[in-house]
Amino acid sequence: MESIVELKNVTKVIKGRTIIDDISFQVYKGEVFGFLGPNGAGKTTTIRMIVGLMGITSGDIIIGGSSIKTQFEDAVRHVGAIVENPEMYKFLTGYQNLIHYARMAKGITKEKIAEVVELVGLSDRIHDKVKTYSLGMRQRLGLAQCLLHDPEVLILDEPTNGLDPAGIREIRDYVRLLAREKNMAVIVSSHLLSEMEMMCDRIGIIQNGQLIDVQQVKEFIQGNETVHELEVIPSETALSIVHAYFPDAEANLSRNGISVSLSKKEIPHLVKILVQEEIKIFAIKETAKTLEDRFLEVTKKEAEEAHA
Ligand SMILES: Nc1ncnc2c1ncn2[C@@H]1O[C@H](COP(=O)(O)OP(=O)(O)OP(=O)(O)O)[C@@H](O)[C@H]1O
Repeated sequence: MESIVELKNVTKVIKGRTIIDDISFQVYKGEVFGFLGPNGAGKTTTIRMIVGLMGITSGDIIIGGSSIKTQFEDAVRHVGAIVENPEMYKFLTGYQNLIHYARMAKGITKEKIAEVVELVGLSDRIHDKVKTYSLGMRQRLGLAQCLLHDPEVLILDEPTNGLDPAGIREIRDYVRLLAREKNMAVIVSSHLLSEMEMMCDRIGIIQNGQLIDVQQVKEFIQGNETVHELEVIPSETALSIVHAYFPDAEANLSRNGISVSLSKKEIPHLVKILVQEEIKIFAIKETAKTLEDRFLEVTKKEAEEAHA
C-alpha cells in the first residue's frame, strides 16, 4: 500500500510541556485510520499539526511527498479537513454555500460541485436552505465542501459528534465509500469506540501524548486472548482460584459467574483446575471482545506501567 501521510518523530512542546512526544506513523491510500485516545491525550493537537493549523516543535510530517515544514503549500494541498464544526451560511442553500466556497478556492467547476453533492447524497435537498438541514445533513455538506478540491487525504476530527445513530451511520458509510471508491486516505478521531470499530481499517492509540499502539482493527480487537464467560458456582471462590493460578489474566465476577481473558489453549487447564477445586461448571462461552474492551485494557495497562 502506498503511504500518503507520514509522521516522523513529531513532538510538540507548549509552554515547556511536552504535549506530543515523538510520534511516528504512516497512513496509506484507501484506508480509514482512526485516532483513539482518552480526553486530553493529544488527538486534536496531532490533527491540527497534520492539517497545518499548528506548528511542529521537532520532527516532520510528510504529505504526498512534501514536508509540511519546508513545502507547506504543497503538503496541505493534498488535505481536506473538518477540524472544527463546518461553518455554513444558514440562510443560504447548500448549493449557494458550495458556490461561495468554490469562488474563494478557485478552479472548481459546477460539474465538480454536482459530483460531490451526489457523492454525499444531498442531491434532493441541495437547493434548500441550510437552516432546514438536520445536523447529519450539515455534516455531509461540510464533507462535500472539503471534497471540492479532490483531496487525497481527508481529516475528520470527531465527525459523528452530536449525531443520532442514523446520522452516524450515514457519515460512516460515506467515509468508507470515499476510502474504497476514491482511494482516499481518511484520518478520523472519535470517542465513539464502537463507531471506530465499524469505520476504521487501522487505529492508533494515543495516551499522554505518546502513540502506544497502531494496529489493524481486527487484530487489535482479538489480541491473543478472548474473553470467556464461565457459569460457575461458587463464583467468588472460582475467581480467587483464577487469580491464584493465572495471575496475569484479567478476571472479574460477572452476572452468572466469572469472566476471564485467556487464550483458548489455556481453557482446558483452567477447567481442570476448577474441577479439581470442586467448582461446579455449568457453561463456558467465548465472547467476542469489542474495541472498547481492548481500548480500556490497553490504556489501563499503559497507565499502570507509567505509575509503576
Ligand atoms: N494551546 C495550548 N496551550 C496549552 N496546552 C494545550 C494547548 N493545546 C492543547 N493543550 C493541552 O494538550 C493536551 C492535549 O490536548 P488535545 O486537545 O490534543 O487532546 P485530545 O486528545 O484531542 O482531547 P479531547 O478528546 O478531550 O479533545 C491537553 O492536556 C491540553 O490541555
